[in-house]
Amino acid sequence: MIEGYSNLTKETLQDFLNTMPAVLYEYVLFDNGSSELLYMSPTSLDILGHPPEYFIADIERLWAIVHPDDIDQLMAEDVKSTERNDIFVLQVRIILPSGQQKWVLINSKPTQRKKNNAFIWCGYITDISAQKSAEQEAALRTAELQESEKKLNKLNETLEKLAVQDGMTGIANRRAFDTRLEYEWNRCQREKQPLSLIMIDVDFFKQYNDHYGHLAGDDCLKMIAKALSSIVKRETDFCARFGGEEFVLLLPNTALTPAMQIAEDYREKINQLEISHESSAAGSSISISAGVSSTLPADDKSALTLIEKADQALYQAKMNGRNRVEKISFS
Ligand SMILES: Nc1nc2c(ncn2[C@@H]2O[C@H](COP(=O)(O)OP(=O)(O)OP(=O)(O)O)[C@@H](O)[C@H]2O)c(=O)[nH]1
Repeated sequence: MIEGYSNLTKETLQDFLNTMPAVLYEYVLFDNGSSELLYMSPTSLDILGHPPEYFIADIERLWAIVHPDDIDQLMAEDVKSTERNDIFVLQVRIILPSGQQKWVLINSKPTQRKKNNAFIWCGYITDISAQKSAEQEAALRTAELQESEKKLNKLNETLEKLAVQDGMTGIANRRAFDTRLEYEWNRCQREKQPLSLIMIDVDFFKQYNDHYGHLAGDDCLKMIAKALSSIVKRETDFCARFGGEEFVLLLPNTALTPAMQIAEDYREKINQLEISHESSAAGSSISISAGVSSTLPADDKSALTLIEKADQALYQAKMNGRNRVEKISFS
């Protein structure tokens, strides 16, 4: 029976040391820097690949089996815990006689016992390879997940953009315009500000397609969209393709007179592009007609009326000879 431990016999203790999944050891580190392994349990053969006598004969052999990439960290931790005279814990890789690598956890602590005036340390080493490969597997899965999440976010971004962008011209589409119109209508109503809308239509565009071909027609619409969106002045002004050869411009905080001036600027700008249109009855190059409507948004009016009125003004511009701007204000 071992003194102080009821029912613990030497045999029981020996069985523990022979069978437990850990290498138990004690060692002493002398003031002159030399060290000595005093004991190591027989399980070292299974876990470290060498019998205890191999390491007891020369403690340096213990450091020699540590993976070269982990040795510096082991030495640094050893110095730290010796200086603090406190627990040493570290995970390192060791190299087995077969050349295989294994992750182990080293854990040791100073005891109150001494040899030649130096404290004896005791500790244990356990095999943590299974835990490590599970951790590495989990880290790999996490990295893969993060990568797919990144790709998904990018795809969503593209989809979101496509949902509000006109595929051919690259400017905002009708859907984005409808959303913006509702937003600005409500905002201008709250702030008691006028809201104006310019409806733009390319003149004799059917003839352009018939004369130059549908692909040239597409290119022409792209040039017009680029020109219109490039002269949008205020951040809150919003230019979109309304559909077909029609474009729309929303001008919050803008009354009818300045909106008319802006529409004139747009008409001028398109004239200046000088896109040849030989079969146009409105001139020798591409022109636009524009209808402007403006109102002070209120509960008893609707944003749709703003579109309808701009459309009516546009019709007037067409009737009055095209390449011109007409207006309708409604209260
Ligand atoms: N190339 C091309 N043509 C388009 C596109 N969308 C609409 N169009 C054409 O635009 C033409 C519009 O014709 P109309 O509505 O008769 O008007 P218009 O010929 O411009 O005559 P006015 O508006 O009266 O000056 C049609 O021939 C449509 O096919 C497009 O994305 N690309």
